[in-house]
Formats: sequence, C-alpha cells, structure tokens
Amino acid sequence: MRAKPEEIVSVLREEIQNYDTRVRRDETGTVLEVGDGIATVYGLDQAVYGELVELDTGVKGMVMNLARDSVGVVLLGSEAGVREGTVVRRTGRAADVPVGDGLIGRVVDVLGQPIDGLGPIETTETRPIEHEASGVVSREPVNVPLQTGILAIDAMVPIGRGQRELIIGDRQTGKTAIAVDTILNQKGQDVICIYVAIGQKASTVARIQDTLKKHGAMDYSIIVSSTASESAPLQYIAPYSGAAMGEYFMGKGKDVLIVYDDLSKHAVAYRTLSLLLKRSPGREAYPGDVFYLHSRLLERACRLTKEYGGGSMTALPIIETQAGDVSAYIPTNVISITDGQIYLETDLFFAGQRPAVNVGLSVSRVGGAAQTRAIKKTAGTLRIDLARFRELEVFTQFASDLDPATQQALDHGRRLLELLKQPLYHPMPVSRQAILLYVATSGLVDDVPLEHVRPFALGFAGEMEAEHPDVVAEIESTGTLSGPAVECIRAALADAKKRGSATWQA
Ligand SMILES: Nc1ncnc2c1ncn2[C@@H]1O[C@H](COP(=O)(O)OP(=O)(O)OP(=O)(O)O)[C@@H](O)[C@H]1O
Repeated sequence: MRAKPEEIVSVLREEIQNYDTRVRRDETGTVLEVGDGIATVYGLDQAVYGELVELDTGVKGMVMNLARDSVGVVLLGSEAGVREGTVVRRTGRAADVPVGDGLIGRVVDVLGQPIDGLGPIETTETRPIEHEASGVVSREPVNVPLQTGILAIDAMVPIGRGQRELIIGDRQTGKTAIAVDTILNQKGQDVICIYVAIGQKASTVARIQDTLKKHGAMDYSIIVSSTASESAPLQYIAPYSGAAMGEYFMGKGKDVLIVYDDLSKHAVAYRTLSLLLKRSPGREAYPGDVFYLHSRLLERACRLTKEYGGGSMTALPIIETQAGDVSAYIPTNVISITDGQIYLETDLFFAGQRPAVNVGLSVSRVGGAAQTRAIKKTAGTLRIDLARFRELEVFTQFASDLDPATQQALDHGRRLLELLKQPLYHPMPVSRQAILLYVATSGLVDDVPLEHVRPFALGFAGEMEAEHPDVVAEIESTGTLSGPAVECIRAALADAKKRGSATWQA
C-alpha cells in the first residue's frame, strides 16, 4: 500500500500541532521505587539516555536505563526524601559540569561543586559529562614529550602529550606515587593537571591535596573527588566529569594531564550500578558493555591539530591487579585500550627497587617518537642491558666463579638498577636524567663500589649543575647532548672519581 502525499502531510501537521503539548505532558514523571541511589521512574516516555532530570527534593539524576514503560534514573546526590510518588522533571539537557579557569587550584565533587571550603567557583560555561571523542581528522600524532621526571619511566617507557599510558600493579606498589610525581614535574611546563579520585579513601585524597599544595602543584591542578563513601553513580561519572573539564582546556589549546585513580574501582562502581539497574551480568558479573565504559573514556585523550586548537590531553589511568594477575578481565581490557603500560611489581617494591617498574613488561607504544633526544640517545642500551642482567642474574645465582664478561655484565646491571631508584616527590629535570643516563649506560661508574654509586652519581650531577650551568642549560633548551657537552661530562667525571676514590677506599 502506498500512502498519498496529502495523507502524510496531514499526519505531519497533526504531529507538529501536538508536539508541544505532548512534550509538556511527558516532561514529568513519578518515582515508582527507589533504593541504593537508583530510582525507577514512570511517565518519562520521551526521556533520552544520559539526560539530566530533577527530582522534587532538589536532587539531580541521570537517565541510565530506558525500559518499555519506565526509566532507570541514577541519583547524583542524596536519596533522602525521595519516595514513591516523588515528581521527576526532565531538563532536556545532558548531564554536565561547570568548566573554566576558576576550577584550577580547587577540589571539586563529580558535579564540579567545590568541596575544599574555599568558596564558590566562578565559571560561565558547562560541558556535557559524556562527549564524543575527537575524530581522526582532528588528531595529530603524539610527538611532544610529557616528562614524568621519573628516570626509569622517561628513559624506558617515555610518554608523549596526548598519549594514554596505563599504570598497573598490585595494591601498595607506588601507582599513585608515580602519578603524583608526574603532576609535580609539570611545574612550569604549562600543563594543567587533573587528578580524578574514584572510590579512594577521603584521607588519601586529602593527603594528595596536601602533597600537591606543599610542592606548589595545586596552582595548576584540579582534584575531582568521589570517595569510597559516595554512591556508585557518583563514582561512575567521576572520570567523565574530569575528562569534560580536561577537554575544555584542551579545546583552548592547552596541554592537560589527567590521572584516573583508579579504573578498577570505577569498573566495580559500574558493575554495582548495572546490577541495580537489573542489567544482565556477564563475565565476573560485569555488564557486557564494560569495555565500552573505559574505551569511550580513554579515547577522549588525544593531541589535536593546530586547526582544532593544538591542545592535548594525556591520560594516566591506574588499574589495581590482584596478585599480579594482568590477565584478569578489567586489566586486559584497559591494557588493550591504552598505548602502553607501566607495570609495577610487588617483589621489586619490597626488594627496595622503587619505583618498582618491571622493565620487561612495561611498554610505551607511541611515546618513543616523543622522547627527548638527549634521553633517547643516552638510554639506548638501557633496556637491553637490564634484560641481559635479569637473565644472567637468574642463571648465576648458584654459580661461584664467573667469567669476567658475565661478572662485568652483572656489575653493570646492578649499577644501572641502583641509579634507577628514585625517592618520592623528587622528579628529575631532563638535564639531570641525561647526565645520569650517560654516565651509567657508558659504564663510566662501573668501577665505583655499588653502595657508593647512587650518592656519587647524584653528587656528580649536582656538581655539573653548579659548575657547568652552561652545559646543563644547553641540554635543557635543546633537548640534545652535543659532542662538547659529552667531553665536558667525561672530564668532570674523571675529576670527580679521582676525588671520590679517596672516600670509597677509606
Ligand atoms: N619511589 C618510592 N620511594 C619510596 N617509597 C615509595 C615510592 N613510591 C611509593 N612509595 C611508598 O609506597 C606506599 C604505596 O604507594 P602508593 O600509595 O603510591 O601505592 P598505590 O599502589 O597507589 O597504593 P594503593 O593500592 O593504596 O592505591 C606509600 O607509602 C609510598 O610512600
């Protein structure tokens, strides 16, 4: 049967005439049941996924489930006072957060409201929490380094601006410490840092805020906090809120670093939410779309081309593993989404090798193109030397007499590991990293007794900074290690060793 054009026109006319009244009628609904931060609402037939709704109690909610005759709304606030019959109003807009320069230096909740007691935040714009990631056309390859200030990472798993690098490891292996050190190292680098705490203890968030403040890093940072005591919906939207804030700055041409600490807890919050929304559970009781949960979040990190503002958003998601199991569901998902991972190992951590980066299992798939040339040049053989050392170490643990070549490789490896140790909150500038790497990888400190290697090399780097500021400034400004600079380092080192040997023998 073919419809006549006049009939179609009359149907359309009728629809248009009734459009207003129908929307108005559907604007409100009523709560059927409520519990665990989820409300089932009847009557919001026209509501769309992700839409913000307002309840009579003043609390806001987000539409998350569209069933045949009801919608599931997650409450973004207190459930108190919400009961059967409470009126729910559509707002017609997606859930959003305020964005702007006023957020810098502040601690906010997932809806962008201040929780640091420093008064209201002045912003004029808002951005939707959920937003489509930038397309291929607007993206540029990652080719500008983002220095973490951590020698082991900048030398072997370099990170570029716009990259997504996962920090993965068991509990208490220094995952947060790496992220915080990276934030501290952005001082003076014109990078805005956003730390998103998901399901953390309030005391941990307070400690991080305190650390950032003490090191002057709050001046360019924002903390988005959803603590463990908050409801699953709030924990669920926390990283998206942080990403929305980051995208605002990225769109303005700024470089942004965003830390999601951690996505394991985020996945658990989403699982809770999904089960409460009566979605069917899949593997490990996570819903089927748990991969999409993280992929759509991490895809928002990128580096934009000049025409699109030239900003970037670098993401450092954190995943906690159980007993080092990187092949569990959520870890494998996030490993496959990100551009590499920094794998932290409990054994190394307790053996005193901190940061406990497992060199063999850590990779950076795109950061190599962005690595500072001076570091790339000096760190060239580091990975291979360490791999060789690990292999020899295992084979020779019961051997008593070793041939000189093996002994030399072992000595060299031990000194390299010694130099890769770095205390908390002591990020290193590029020049210091290049000097240390140069003397270490060229084997110039292999004759320094093991227990003296670290103090000697750090002391030497300090001497270089004090006595040859021109060389240091050249490395910092050009990012390269020139021939004359190498000569200067070698001469100064020979001199320092002569002076140092007296103390080692004493
Ligand atoms: N490079 C380091 N040198 C010395 N101590 C460190 C270093 N890195 C981390 N630590 C210490 O190890 C402990 C654990 O660090 P951190 O909280 O960063 O680990 P985490 O893996 O994020 O822990 P959680 O599982 O609780 O999130 C902290 O007490 C921290 O002080």
